[in-house]
Amino acid sequence: MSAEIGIFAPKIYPLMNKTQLFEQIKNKKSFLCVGLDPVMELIPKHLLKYENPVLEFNKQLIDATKDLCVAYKPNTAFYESMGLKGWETLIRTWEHIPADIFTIADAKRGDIGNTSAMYADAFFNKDKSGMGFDAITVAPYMGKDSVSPFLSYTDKWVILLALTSNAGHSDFQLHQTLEGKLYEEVIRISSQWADSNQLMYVVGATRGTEFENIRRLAPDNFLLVPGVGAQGGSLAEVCRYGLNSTCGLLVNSARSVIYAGNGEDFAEKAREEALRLQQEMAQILQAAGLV
Ligand SMILES: O=C(O)c1cc(=O)[nH]c(=O)n1[C@@H]1O[C@H](COP(=O)(O)O)[C@@H](O)[C@H]1O
Repeated sequence: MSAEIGIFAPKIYPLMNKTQLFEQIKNKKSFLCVGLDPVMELIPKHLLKYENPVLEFNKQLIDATKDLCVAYKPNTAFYESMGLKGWETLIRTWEHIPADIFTIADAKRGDIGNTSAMYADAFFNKDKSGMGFDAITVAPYMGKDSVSPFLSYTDKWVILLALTSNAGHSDFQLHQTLEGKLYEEVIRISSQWADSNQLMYVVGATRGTEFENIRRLAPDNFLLVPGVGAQGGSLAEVCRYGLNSTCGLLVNSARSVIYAGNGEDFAEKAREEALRLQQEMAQILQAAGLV
């Protein structure tokens, strides 16, 4: 750890491979990923007395939900928008997440090789940057050499955008190529770069009907599924085709959990919403014979 980041407590991080992730899912009967996307204007007013209100918000959310979820996903935009303080908040938030919980830097990076290598260091190399996330979201558009530097961290995960939850997904991702839709090509080609022990795909919960097709192309990969909650995706629909023998799903919800309340009891309200999701997940896992 460098002198500049020496103020942050050292953290011993175990590897989080596929087996360990599935163990966590079975132990907690949950495949919930809580999205930590804080906006200063939306956090409860009583937190404004703290030196770093956003960090306090995140810490209380983590403390209130950590037994109910298996992953946290801070979207880096929410931190980068706060400048220097935001970057520090991201590092301190990552530090506060218990070591046995999977951490995803939702940064959606990807560039020419030597630049991607710097992005990989920024989110994976805690001795250099202060952050040692387990996974990062990556855009596939620039191809293999833009993704390889992330994969060269062989104990970390790349989560490649495949079929996103937003309306604009149809602008490019559904385009017909000679081999099929563009997102199908992304999965088919990228699955030659790494296997399901290092590669996950983002598939929006709002794309429920496509999960059968996606599982044909990526039977063994974990899928990061955002869009349950504020974006209206259905957990039941996602699970109908999305579940595989190691669960294979990390379902993310941010706003519906972190803003479930906005008073002094915001963390309890967040816990109630996380618990509701976890209980639904437990039933789904039981029905599938996975727990
Ligand atoms: O990569 C992502 O996580 C992502 C991909 C996608 O297709 N759709 C999507 O909403 N996301 C992210 O997932 C989170 C969704 O947040 P909520 O809609 O508040 O639950 C945000 O951080 C989004 O940036």
